[in-house]
Amino acid sequence: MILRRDLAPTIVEELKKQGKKVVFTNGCFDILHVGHLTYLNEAKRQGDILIVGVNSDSSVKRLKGESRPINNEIDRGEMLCGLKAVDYTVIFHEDTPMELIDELKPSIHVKGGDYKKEDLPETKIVEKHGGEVRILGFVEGKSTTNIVKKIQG
Ligand SMILES: Nc1ncnc2c1ncn2[C@@H]1O[C@H](COP(=O)(O)OP(=O)(O)OP(=O)(O)O)[C@@H](O)[C@H]1O
Ligand SMILES: O=P(O)(O)O[C@@H]1O[C@H]([C@H](O)CO)[C@@H](O)[C@H](O)[C@@H]1O
Repeated sequence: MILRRDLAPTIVEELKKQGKKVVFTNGCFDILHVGHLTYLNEAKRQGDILIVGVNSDSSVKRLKGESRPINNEIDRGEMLCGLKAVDYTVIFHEDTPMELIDELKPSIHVKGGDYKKEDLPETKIVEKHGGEVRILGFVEGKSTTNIVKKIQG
């Protein structure tokens, strides 16, 4: 289910009150691939509930260029919700997930092995709320960009 941004903090608070460990991650997830799947499965194993912040179409354009995204924000959010590992998605419009993390206060924030904890601007926000940042594995050679290149020939 794609959560409304304004309702998401209350839902997360309620889950935490129920004793659930809430894991958060974020990204563009434009064309889903096996790297995303492996990563989201590993993310879910870090806790009980997995929430994925999905970059809005305008923020993907700013981050990845005018020709992106291929799939719009609702489609990307819904596709992720169809995965077994994902409990909820939330669309965010900013260039970083810092504000959303400040609102949701997850117990664990994860990114794939293409990131370093010390380079993430959101690390300080996660830790301010007593949360932990974990960098997970990386499936080599798998990316949306590679799929786009292959289709273009
Ligand atoms: N091959 C992979 N293995 C593990 N994790 C991945 C992989 N590719 C992406 N991720 C993770 O998935 C999340 C979303 O990444 P993103 O949608 O930017 O993937 P991408 O395929 O690299 O995209 P693009 O090619 O458009 O830059 C990020 O947190 C990233 O760390
Ligand atoms: O799909 P991507 O490119 O992994 O997602 C981006 O991740 C950035 C990362 O969390 C460092 O801040 C984030 O800032 C950006 O908004 C995309 O979600």
